[in-house]
Amino acid sequence: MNLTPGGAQLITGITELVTVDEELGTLHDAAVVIDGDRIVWVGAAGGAPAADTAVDLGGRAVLPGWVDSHTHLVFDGDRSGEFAARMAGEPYAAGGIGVTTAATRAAADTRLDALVASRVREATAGGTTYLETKTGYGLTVADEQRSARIAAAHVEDVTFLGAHLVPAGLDAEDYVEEVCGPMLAAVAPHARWADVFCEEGAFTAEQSRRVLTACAQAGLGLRVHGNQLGPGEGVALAVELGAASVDHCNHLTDHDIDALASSGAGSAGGTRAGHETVATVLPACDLSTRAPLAPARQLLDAGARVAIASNCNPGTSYTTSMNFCVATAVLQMGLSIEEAVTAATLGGARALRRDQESLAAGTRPKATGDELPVGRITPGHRADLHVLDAPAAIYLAYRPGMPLTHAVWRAGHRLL
Ligand SMILES: N=CN[C@@H](CCC(=O)O)C(=O)O
Ligand SMILES: [Zn+2]
Repeated sequence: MNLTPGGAQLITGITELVTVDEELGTLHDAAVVIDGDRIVWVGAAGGAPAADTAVDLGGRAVLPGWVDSHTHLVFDGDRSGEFAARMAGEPYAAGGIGVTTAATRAAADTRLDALVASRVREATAGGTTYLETKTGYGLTVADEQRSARIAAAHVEDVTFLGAHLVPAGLDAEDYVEEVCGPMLAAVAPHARWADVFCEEGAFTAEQSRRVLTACAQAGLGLRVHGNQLGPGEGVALAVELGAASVDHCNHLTDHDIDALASSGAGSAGGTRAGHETVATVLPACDLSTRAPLAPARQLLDAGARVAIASNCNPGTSYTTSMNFCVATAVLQMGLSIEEAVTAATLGGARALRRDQESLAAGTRPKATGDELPVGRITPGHRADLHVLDAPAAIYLAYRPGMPLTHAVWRAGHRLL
């Protein structure tokens, strides 16, 4: 094997290596070799090639870094009072978005930038190596553009969520026109994705369709907040428009589940992989809003692709902890640890079309052609590793709430 002189790292002392690669599976007493920013070798420790530097992890589990495909990190303000009221029995309502919007508009650029940076650091410290984040707390042309610009300085995938809430005092139809026109034009250069909150109290299916169609025409990939607060048309719309993901999915009919399970079928090339609409479940949000848990077990059993994400935001899910989300998926949603880890790594990568299959299928919006795939530990993938202070991944659920992230590599650099 030809390794770059000075650039290769050999990592040993791995009791369990969860590759999330169908062929490699989970290995024991394993090693990984990184060259520069990518993984170049994975296998039994005894057969590992020599490298310039060696790290012995001393008997720990290694997983792909978490791919958190749904966050709202660009915000200021506090909604702990709203949370406390909810714990006392108040239902969640979309109107709280307006409270965060007022605080976010009032924040200086430098403050907002520092807040996003600190949330990204917090996520990294919890094993997250790839993040999506959204606008949606600006809701004017200038404030949405500012949010997208700040987000783009910190994460690789930025989503335009101008259609998060109709700002108080504005007519919904006029606002949708603004989102589809000047707001989209101002934000699109900074964003890869567009999203819409398709829900009673936010945007109707017809308004959502208009927004998503305009955004697709501007070259953005599509995502939908759907079926969070009640049954609705979000899932059907997402599948119909070929969205990469529909997120929340708390209230699904059998028809919604079937639509997700067969989404992407019939794509050119005859493979669904990289064309599906992923069902992204948000376990921390479900707990924090006392919502019925999204039916992740049923979705997987039906053949749908599932992602797990944090949905970090001040209203419904104020955590960046993917460890917590994965533990909850195992403890409460009935997923095995392998299923939960896959959903929080490869599932997230597929939901952002940054996995190997989507890159090969050409379905990633605004792809540059030089992006390495993420979500698995296998040669050719970006060297994004999450080392647990535990011998096996099951400890994430077995020891819930414990600080189990021991080390993190992103693109070959050890960050922790
Ligand atoms: N549901 C819509 N948007 C966010 C919550 C926004 C808020 O309440 O601030 C979510 O994904 O849960
Ligand atoms: Zn969200």
